Amino acid sequence: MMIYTSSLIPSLHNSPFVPSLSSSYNNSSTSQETSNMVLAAPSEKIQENIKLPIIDLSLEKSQVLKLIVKASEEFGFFKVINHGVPEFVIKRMEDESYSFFSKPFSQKQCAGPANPYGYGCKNIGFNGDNGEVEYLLLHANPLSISQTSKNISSDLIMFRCAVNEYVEAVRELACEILELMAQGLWIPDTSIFSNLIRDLHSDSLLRLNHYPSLSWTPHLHHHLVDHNSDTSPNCNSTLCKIGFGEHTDPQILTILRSNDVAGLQISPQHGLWVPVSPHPCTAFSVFVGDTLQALTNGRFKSVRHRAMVNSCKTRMSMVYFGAPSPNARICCPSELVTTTTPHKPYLYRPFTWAEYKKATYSRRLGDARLQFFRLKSENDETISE
Ligand SMILES: C=C1C[C@]23C[C@@]1(O)CC[C@H]2[C@@]12CC[C@H](O)[C@@](C)(C(=O)O1)[C@H]2[C@@H]3C(=O)O
Ligand SMILES: O=C(O)CCC(=O)C(=O)O
Ligand SMILES: [Fe+2]
Repeated sequence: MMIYTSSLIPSLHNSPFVPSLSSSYNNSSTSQETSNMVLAAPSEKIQENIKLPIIDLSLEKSQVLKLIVKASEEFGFFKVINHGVPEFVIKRMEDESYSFFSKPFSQKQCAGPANPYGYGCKNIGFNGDNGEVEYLLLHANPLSISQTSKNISSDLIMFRCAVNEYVEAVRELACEILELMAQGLWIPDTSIFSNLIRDLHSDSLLRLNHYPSLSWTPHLHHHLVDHNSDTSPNCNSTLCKIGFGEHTDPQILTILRSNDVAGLQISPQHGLWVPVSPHPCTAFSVFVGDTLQALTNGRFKSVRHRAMVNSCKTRMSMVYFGAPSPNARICCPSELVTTTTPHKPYLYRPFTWAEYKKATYSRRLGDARLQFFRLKSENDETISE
């Protein structure tokens, strides 16, 4: 169980979140109260009863392949259990992450602004997106980790080791999943996707997101003292404020681990949101990214998702984004293209990751950017992702 030490509490007085979170929030907030908040649209449908796939990686391989392909086609999302990432590696990274976010705001700012790497608070990207989140965005390459971490932790070596060890373990998991995906799609070169993120020059990232609860008030320290407690006295958990707005991840594969606080939602269909339960808390969430959608010629769906702020508990997520090297050419293998019936022509033009990343950063968080790389077929008038 993750226990916050009391040293955390005074530092949150300096948190930029405190003024806006100190008043209790509900759906009928006045326009003044909501003026600088990002809220979920009231017209949205939240579908609680859809069971999202949880795949046990220790099952028989042929079964795992089928389950992964089905989940990636249907949702672009699944959870994995028995994934082989040691709990102590996760715990060490989590501890480093909590200890960073518990610092005074002025100290955290020394690791910012996120440009795009470093500490960011509320601002996401460069095009006016924001949310109730603070974060650390790190390049997953060990050399760049050692440069950024100078301003992150007083114990540089500890922080660096925790990040390197965590990144290595989740990269291995991502590669294993990508190899299973290639096998499940009957692609003879089963390393075709995983080699892209194993590349020494891979542009993979690690993002640590921290979403403070809405119920924090100076006299209610116990909400923060025990992160994993199931019940917070005098607080009915609600999720109505947006922490990280809806988007798809541009990379190949995302591997997310969070504490046991709800907030993540996926959207398998426009206007419909499915909450991702934070249980089992030992699971990793896996997201198909835009680049994998292109690499599979549209068979796997890049999943729209967002993170809501929990009114009672503080949420923390650690997100690895597996990406190719900047000059890698993204083009789906010929096995996924057919010119005979059933006709499956190339859906996307080849592009480099550098080109796609540039397009990503020139757009807003929620933009459907992959559509600009789509090839137009003769009988395809409207383009939709
Ligand atoms: C608004 C933006 C932030 C983002 C780059 C972008 O221009 C559009 C995509 C955003 C996103 C979403 C997934 C990842 O968290 C991220 C690191 C990424 O690669 O694309 C972020 C970018 C960011 O926060 O820098
Ligand atoms: O924190 C979360 O649960 C989601 C974060 C996310 O989608 C991202 O960092 O890209
Ligand atoms: Fe994301």
